[in-house]
Amino acid sequence: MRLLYNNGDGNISLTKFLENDIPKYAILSHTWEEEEVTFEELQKGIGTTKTGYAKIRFCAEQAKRDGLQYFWVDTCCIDKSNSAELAEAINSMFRWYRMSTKCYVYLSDVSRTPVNIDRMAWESAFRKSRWFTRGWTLQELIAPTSVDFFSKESNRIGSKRSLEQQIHEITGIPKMALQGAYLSQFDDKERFLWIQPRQTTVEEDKAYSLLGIFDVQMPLRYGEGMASAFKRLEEEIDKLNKCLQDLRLSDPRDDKSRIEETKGGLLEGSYLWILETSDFRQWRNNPQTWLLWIKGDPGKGKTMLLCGIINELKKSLPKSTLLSYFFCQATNSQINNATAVLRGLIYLLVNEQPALISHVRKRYDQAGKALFEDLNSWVVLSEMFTNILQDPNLKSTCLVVDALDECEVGLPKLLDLIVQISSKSPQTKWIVSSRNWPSIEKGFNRATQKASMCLELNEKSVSAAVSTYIKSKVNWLAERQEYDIDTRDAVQRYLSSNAHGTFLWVALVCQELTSIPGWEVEETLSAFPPGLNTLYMRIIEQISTSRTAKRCKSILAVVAVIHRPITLDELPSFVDMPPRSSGNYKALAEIIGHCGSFLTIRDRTVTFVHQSAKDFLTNTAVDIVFPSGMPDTHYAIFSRSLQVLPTVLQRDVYSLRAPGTTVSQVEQADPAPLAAVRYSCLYWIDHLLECQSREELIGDLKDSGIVYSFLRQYFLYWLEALSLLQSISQGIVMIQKLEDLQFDKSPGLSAFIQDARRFAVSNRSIIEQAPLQVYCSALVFAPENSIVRKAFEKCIPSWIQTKPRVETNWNAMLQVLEGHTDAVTSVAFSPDGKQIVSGSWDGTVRRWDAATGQQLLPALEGHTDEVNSVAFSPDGKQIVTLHVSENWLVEGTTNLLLLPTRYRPTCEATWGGIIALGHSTC
Ligand SMILES: Nc1ncnc2c1ncn2[C@@H]1O[C@H](COP(=O)(O)OP(=O)(O)OP(=O)(O)O)[C@@H](O)[C@H]1O
Repeated sequence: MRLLYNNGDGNISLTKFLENDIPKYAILSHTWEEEEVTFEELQKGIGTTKTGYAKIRFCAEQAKRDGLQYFWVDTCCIDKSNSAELAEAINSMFRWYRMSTKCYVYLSDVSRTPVNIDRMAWESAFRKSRWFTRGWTLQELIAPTSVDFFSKESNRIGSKRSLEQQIHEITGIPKMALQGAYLSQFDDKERFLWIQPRQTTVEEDKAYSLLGIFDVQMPLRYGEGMASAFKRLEEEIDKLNKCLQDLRLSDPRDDKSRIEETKGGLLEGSYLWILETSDFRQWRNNPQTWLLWIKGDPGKGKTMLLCGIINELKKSLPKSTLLSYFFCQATNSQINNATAVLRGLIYLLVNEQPALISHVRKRYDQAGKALFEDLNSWVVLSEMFTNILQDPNLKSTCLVVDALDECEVGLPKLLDLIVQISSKSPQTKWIVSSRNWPSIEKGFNRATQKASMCLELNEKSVSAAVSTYIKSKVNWLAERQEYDIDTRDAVQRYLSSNAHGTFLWVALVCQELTSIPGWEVEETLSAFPPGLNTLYMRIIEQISTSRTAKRCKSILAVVAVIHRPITLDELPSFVDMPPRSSGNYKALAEIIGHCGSFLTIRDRTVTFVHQSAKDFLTNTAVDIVFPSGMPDTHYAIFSRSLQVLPTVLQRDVYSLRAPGTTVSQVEQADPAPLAAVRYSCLYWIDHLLECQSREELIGDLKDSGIVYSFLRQYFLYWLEALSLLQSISQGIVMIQKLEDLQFDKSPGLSAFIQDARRFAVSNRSIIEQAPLQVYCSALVFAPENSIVRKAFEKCIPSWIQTKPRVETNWNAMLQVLEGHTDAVTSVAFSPDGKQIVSGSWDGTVRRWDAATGQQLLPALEGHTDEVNSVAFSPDGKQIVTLHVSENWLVEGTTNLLLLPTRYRPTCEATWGGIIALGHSTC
């Protein structure tokens, strides 16, 4: 941007175009009159007699009074003859107003002189001012933090703050927006309403003036008309929203509410003690202290403490400070990994300051949602995250991450990133919490200037908070269970003397007490021993002697070994439930209620009440919950899966009828036809692999066993279901895992699995898009001798009367990898055989998962012309690409290595832009 300054000889001059290091400046907001001074005039030093020059002089003088050397006026700071500069300026204008130190609104139709100094005299003119009717002045009102209004005599009328009520009444803009709240809090419809009564001289400007309000960018096309400009604006807003939707795994704000709710609600004020501690104050007040690490044993209340701290920070941090947070939960595979942490943190940051989305959009616009999910998502997300935190426009930022110990995948990487970023982004502060884990301690060891707070060392404060918690819980219990005063006092005394500063212990005992009648409570209290593990032991012992012991223990065993939280629809597949409970969510919830306080249900999904409960069951109580060993439970899940799947899987299970129906067109019913078998579809092979020590499995894997029988009858229906569940690639990986088992004594099963893998891999792309194509193109084009084809020949639709001539057997080609848009010139396997890299004349280098054929995004771009050769480095960590005319040296070798299978893999480049992935038998 160019700025104006007083050049000392009484004249006003322009600075050169400033890219960075923009000094503090004031900015003018006004309505255009006939005689405005232009950029050329100011450059030539003419135009000083024009009426518009008075406004520039006013701005210069007012800026000087406010101690500002520089200022900006839209009439003369943009070279409008340069269309690129004009477009850039319009796209940046909101930001320029936002970055200004002061904004002066010059109202040429409002008079305020010493004579009409009283409010009544000027207020009516103020309310009617033309300034409130113009389009561009909307962002000039909203974007700057400090806005002062001046009359035509240059007398100050008031500020955006002091005139807030009047401005709100005149414009209908909510006060929060006037106070600088992030605009993303206001929905699109509401923001469009703000511009509706306003006018612009050029019709398209009505849409263009909203670019900053919606934080989007687009090229300007004057002459396109207002309707087209608004249409393009809406498209840009949709793209932004889509990107946010894809980035969002779960909204950390909703996670926070859910966690507070499932943990029984945050006790008001129970966390205030921490704000007064020296560690917290040091973190808060010392700019050097970038990290506060809160650590403590299980159940000490760290998560709830962080919920409280977040609430406090929301209230007390300046509005301009960004606050983003994330809660890791080991029991939920969606939010138990490092990538999810970054997605959540970025999502909230972008929600607060949408302009930051540019760091995401750079890659997202090419790659789409897969960017956040494929093998490289960590690399991509950590780069985006680093760029966001280093953005020069990022205001001070506060990031909070709870339960690092529950980040089960990628914790070391996450710790490294946090420590690295601290040195690059000094305006970012972190609060993290975790258990007292040496590995986390070690991760943070390298970081200097951190504060750490151990809850065990703050015993007095924690115990005081636990006492308040006990009081509130006992009052709640006394009311609910109708305790008399003596009982209430006895409970209060018992909890106070045995809690030892552990919230969770109190919460669990109170939960257990809800099922004991008031008159029995006093004599039962001593049955709840102090200490979490001892209490858990007492609960499991109680379950073991209850009427429903068998069922409860199998529920606990299943929930402890499954790969993701299980739903109420899925659970009855694995545990014998009373006959009439199926589909009766209330009954199922009651049954789960018998499992003591170990489990909780939310949104029809069963999870552990706390990670420590799962740890207890799988370690201390392993012999009670898994009397025949964990493989037994895995075996039960595997074998029951194969019993229940045939009861649901069938051809066209969603009654789609039209074979071309794509997955995105499928409407989800509630409950969905596959609801009960979703888990089984996706994990039956994993559980099979986890119970290989079981003898029964030997029989199951014979040609006469259940696995072969299931595949022969249901393989295609299973593929259809996997497609409906958008998990074909996961299915292929499962089949490959099965194939890796040795089936020397089951030639039929072995051959079927090999054929099934060929069938699935060859048709992955089409089945992934349209589930019913599994019976059409996939089957019809399978080779004559394909075992799958023969087994399911009857499924080929009868309307396909003339079938194509197909090969007799599967040929050497495994799969066609489609994606390049021009000839593929070079391909190579990675040294471990897991990836394929390809270079093409389309100028891109792409990578593929060798097992499934799925493209690994994003494509590597950077070459401006065709790529002639590609190779992995011998360690597989780098890819070398060659463009012949640039004469680069290729180091290392192109590696066509053996995969650890029976085949020698080959992949062949083709002129048609596709890659043929195949094998030749050794
Ligand atoms: N401030 C609080 N207000 C209300 N309930 C609380 C509070 N602190 C703790 N609790 C209760 O104690 C239980 C354990 O607390 P929390 O989950 O915060 O512990 P934690 O230290 O994070 O445990 P872990 O390290 O094992 O995850 C919660 O489920 C809740 O019932």
